[in-house]
Amino acid sequence: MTKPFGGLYAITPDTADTASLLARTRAILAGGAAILQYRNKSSDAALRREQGLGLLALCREHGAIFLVNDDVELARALGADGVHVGRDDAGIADARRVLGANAIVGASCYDKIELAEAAVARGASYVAFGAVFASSVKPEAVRAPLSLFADAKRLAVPSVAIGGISPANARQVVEAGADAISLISALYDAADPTAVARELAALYR
Ligand SMILES: Cc1ncc(COP(=O)(O)OP(=O)(O)O)c(N)n1
Ligand SMILES: Cc1nc(C(=O)O)sc1CCOP(=O)(O)O
Ligand SMILES: [Mg+2]
Repeated sequence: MTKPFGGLYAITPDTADTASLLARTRAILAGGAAILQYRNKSSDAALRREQGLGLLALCREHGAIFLVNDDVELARALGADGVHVGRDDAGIADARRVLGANAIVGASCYDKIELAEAAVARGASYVAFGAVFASSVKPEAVRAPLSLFADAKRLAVPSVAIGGISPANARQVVEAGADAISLISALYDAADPTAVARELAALYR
């Protein structure tokens, strides 16, 4: 990993409204998000490429890490910093083969430290646990205990928390030991995304 990895990690909502997506992302990056993941499960390839290019440019402007969810080939085509993969996606080693040794390859580990150990052995750059709280984006997600973040301190890579995180509960996730907190709704649905991002990013300062 070239840059230190951690802090506020924003994930985009699934939307076809590119102008609004870019405006809200700009506001979140201005508030101090260190990492952005482009996650869009429903748009066609052309729109995903257009949105990805816009988001990549914003990340470069703000010095943020830019990752793509699921789609290794899009990450490669855009020149993203890396990809995030889960159990239904490309394998970690395959993603790294396509994106190169320096790419960031994040892995979903749900509620299992054993999955994280296996992901690290396969070359993951970070491991994500969730859902730490109930998530309206993924209501069916398994719940992950906050004790995982203390367990994950023995791993050689940073840990990321996901699922239902908001300004009301983020401090306990950070205090549990998560190296990054990742959020969709609490950032993208906020009336003032910059203010919310600033408050959350400050938990890591
Ligand atoms: C940081 C982070 N953690 C977990 C996920 C979930 O990945 P996955 O299980 O592959 O589910 P989808 O996001 O693809 O629906 C994530 N995207 N980011
Ligand atoms: C994409 C995703 N993955 C999860 C997991 O637990 O693996 S929870 C989730 C949604 C996160 O959105 P919000 O911050 O709005 O809850
Ligand atoms: Mg996935």
